[in-house]
Amino acid sequence: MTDATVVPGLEGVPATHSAISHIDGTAGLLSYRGYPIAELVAQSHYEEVALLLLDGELPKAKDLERFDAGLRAHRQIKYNVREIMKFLPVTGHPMDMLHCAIASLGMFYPQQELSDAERDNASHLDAMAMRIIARIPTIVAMWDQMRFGNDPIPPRSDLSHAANFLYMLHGREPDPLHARILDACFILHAEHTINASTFSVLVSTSTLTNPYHVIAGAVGTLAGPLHGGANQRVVEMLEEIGSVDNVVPFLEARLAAKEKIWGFGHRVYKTTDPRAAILKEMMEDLAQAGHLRQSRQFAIARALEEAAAERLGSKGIHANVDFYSGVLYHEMGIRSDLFTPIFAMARSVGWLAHWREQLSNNRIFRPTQNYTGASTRAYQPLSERHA
Ligand SMILES: CC(=O)SCCNC(=O)CCNC(=O)[C@H](O)C(C)(C)COP(=O)(O)OP(=O)(O)OC[C@H]1O[C@@H](n2cnc3c(N)ncnc32)[C@H](O)[C@@H]1OP(=O)(O)O
Ligand SMILES: O=C([O-])CC(=O)C(=O)O
Repeated sequence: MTDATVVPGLEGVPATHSAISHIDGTAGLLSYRGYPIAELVAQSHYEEVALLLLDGELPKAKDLERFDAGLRAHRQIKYNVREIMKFLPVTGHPMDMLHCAIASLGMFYPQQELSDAERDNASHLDAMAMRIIARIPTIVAMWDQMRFGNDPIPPRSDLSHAANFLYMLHGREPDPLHARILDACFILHAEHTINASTFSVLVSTSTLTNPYHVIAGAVGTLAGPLHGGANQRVVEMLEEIGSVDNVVPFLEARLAAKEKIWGFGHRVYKTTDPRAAILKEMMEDLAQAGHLRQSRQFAIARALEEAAAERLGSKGIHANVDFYSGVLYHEMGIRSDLFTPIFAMARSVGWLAHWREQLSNNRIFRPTQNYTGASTRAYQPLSERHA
């Protein structure tokens, strides 16, 4: 039998039909449910975008109000989850903690198998999704307090999703500008077609496992440095570069050693990722308004993007979403190992939209392989295996 062609990394292979988001990788365009990302960042807010992604349409006022009230009401997490988190090593990466804590939610908020009727019930699925989206920021902020020996700061229900996260993280009323910027970042990270972590969502959902397993698996996938984990490495790389003067020597040395530049390159975009362009513009605006503390890091990032354009642009390698997000979070005084958990917080919406879409037309994922191992052979007892 002739082998079927294997496409490494499934590049260009459609894995599903989806109506959630669309990328034009040549023109550098991204839209959610038909709405260009820039318009959503300029005119909407994360809670509304979440419902748009989950349900397919911009919500009516009463539906948005109900969803937002639900998010606010479900921010608290059970004491038992906190007890489990106490046993985790404080030196562990917050993405490992998040993976573990989300998986544990399935034990404390048991979600038995969904009946056929529940799988078809949009408001039931929205309510399940809303509870997960509401709790992830609490887990991340709680951990950031606990690992430094502090008591977690309980969530507030009078603040938006973004503002409440900053409040739980820093323990003070959030700067409205920071809350607005974080909200924009949440929108920009909310969804991105069939990326690696979302593909993991499709696969795990297709077995009809519970949504906590689905989201924990996606968190684990996002953590990798080739995916969401790149945003932390970008800032570490900028620190290693240290000055604008060192940008070109660093870049040349790195490329000569065949090492990747974090925050560059993309499977789908062959031009600048539109999200990176929006993040950069936000940084420029902040700099002009005198709001940047660490403009040095931003200056290095800009210089690196320029130098990389000369060396890598002709290969279709440009800045991706992870390139400027970390610089922005750093400006808000957020620790670098929380950058990827923040990505996960925002992306939980996209993951859950795909969870719903997969459930609505499910068939278990079960691809095939081209076998390259030994032909069938007889077992050899240990006593007969000589060196
Ligand atoms: C949210 C996100 O997930 S966005 C992506 C975040 N990840 C990163 O920033 C990590 C750095 N980037 C990368 O590793 C890749 O560009 C990926 C993983 C994003 C895409 O991977 P792929 O589509 O499989 O591209 P692949 O890794 O095969 O690269 C193709 C070519 O471009 C080069 N290339 C790709 N990205 C980079 C980079 N960041 N720096 C230098 N060279 C690069 C590769 O070395 C390869 O060159 P070659 O053809 O001469 O061997
Ligand atoms: O689409 C991808 O492969 C990765 C990405 O940018 C994302 O998940 O936001």
